Amino acid sequence: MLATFKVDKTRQTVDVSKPIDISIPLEASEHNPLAWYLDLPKIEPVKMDDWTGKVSEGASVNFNNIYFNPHAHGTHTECVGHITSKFISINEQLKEFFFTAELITVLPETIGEDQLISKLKIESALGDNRPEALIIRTLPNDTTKKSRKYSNTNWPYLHHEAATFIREIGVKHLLIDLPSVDKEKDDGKLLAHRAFWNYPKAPRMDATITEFIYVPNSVKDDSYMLNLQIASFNNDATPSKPILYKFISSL
Ligand SMILES: N[C@@H](CC(=O)c1ccccc1NC=O)C(=O)O
Repeated sequence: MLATFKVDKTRQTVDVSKPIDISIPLEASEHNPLAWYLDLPKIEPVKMDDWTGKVSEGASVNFNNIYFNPHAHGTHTECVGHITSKFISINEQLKEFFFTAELITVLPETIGEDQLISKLKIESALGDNRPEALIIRTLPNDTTKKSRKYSNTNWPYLHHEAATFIREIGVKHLLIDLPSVDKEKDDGKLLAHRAFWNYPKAPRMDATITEFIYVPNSVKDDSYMLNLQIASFNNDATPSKPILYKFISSL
């Protein structure tokens, strides 16, 4: 099935039967990625008296409890509520789900012990493109990212001037293949989060950050239609499933 989006004055067609899933599936195994010093997520059958919610153990259905943390265990989307004392729910802020998107690939620069993504890198990778959503793939990029144990690794991060630039050019939704856009240990500064959301000056309530994505190397840097699917959690963050669709240039 094809769908045509009217984007400003142009029309862009996508094939909805060819989704490109850039989420990392969550599973209760050693394969799951981890950050923020937590252990693996748990998916376990409910146990009541001598009943176990598992068909292979005699129940009529599989009936699992899931214990996980959206920030630590995989692809998630968060709103400014991640850094506010007031409760703000991603489910109440994100009300549209299709966005023009640009996928860029950047090699972080090594500065001392840190690896950072500069404004210049973002500016040159984006060129004249001004998408609603920006997807940042960092190099090196290989499938081990999908099960990496990130705690205490000082992963690469986005310089706050880069985050300010991304905000200033009108990007509403920022996606990255790291556990956070910020440095792992930053004494709670969260400079890139604050710059992107313009917090506390004029918080962008409907802007989102999606972390822990994985973009396979087979997906080329280009413009895409993004379907940013979230689970309806009333929380600062929720597990999410960003899907890209290629634009079909000619029909
Ligand atoms: N870098 C912060 C901690 C932090 O950012 C954080 C901690 C736990 C769960 C999520 C976090 N940030 C996610 O974007 C700090 O060092 O205090």
